Amino acid sequence: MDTLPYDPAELANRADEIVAATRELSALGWTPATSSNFSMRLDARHAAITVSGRDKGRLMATDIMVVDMAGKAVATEHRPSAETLLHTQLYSRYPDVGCVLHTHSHVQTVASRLYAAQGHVHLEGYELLKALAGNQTHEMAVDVPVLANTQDMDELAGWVDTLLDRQPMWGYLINGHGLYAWGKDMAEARRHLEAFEFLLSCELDLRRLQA
Ligand SMILES: CSCCC(=O)C(=O)COP(=O)(O)O
Ligand SMILES: [Zn+2]
Repeated sequence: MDTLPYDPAELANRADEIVAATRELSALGWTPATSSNFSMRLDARHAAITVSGRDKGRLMATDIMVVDMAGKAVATEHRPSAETLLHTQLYSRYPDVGCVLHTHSHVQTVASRLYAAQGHVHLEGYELLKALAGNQTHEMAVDVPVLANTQDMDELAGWVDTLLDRQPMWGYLINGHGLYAWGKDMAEARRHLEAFEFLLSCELDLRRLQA
């Protein structure tokens, strides 16, 4: 049998991490109806990612597969997440990115619709902005981009690349769809995802209270 082009022990470890995190995020109601996808870097050329269409609340290690940085399945017949390119573009572009998380929470989806016309959600003055890697103070602002939704992943990845060229980013929203967040490892990506969820929820509450 041919040897695998990635380390299977690394895959087993990353798959366990993805499964544990996915189940927790699913329990929060952030992955309805099989939505959402999750990945971790294995090495410079490979990432572990969720198989397309799996129930994220019942995810098992066998629901994690390997793709190369072009998003193609490696040594498996499984079909990778429909949004694989949005993960691999971050691994290709940033060698220090080790984890990409995508969820469809109610808050993320409502915020994406409400702020789509504006093109971003402006977050300013929150202590929790310090949860975003590199930020030392609440006295700053982050504009979370809201991209149009499309089933054309090449097009969507192109828009993301354009934004990444322009500004520091820890995540982005897709209109009527959900949130992408990333980090150097699972802990950092989770921290970013949870910070955005909390801050978006605050912004939605403020909109309601000020109406
Ligand atoms: C039913 S969810 C629609 C697809 C999607 O947005 C998603 O996050 C899950 O797609 P995948 O192919 O990764 O299961
Ligand atoms: Zn999605």
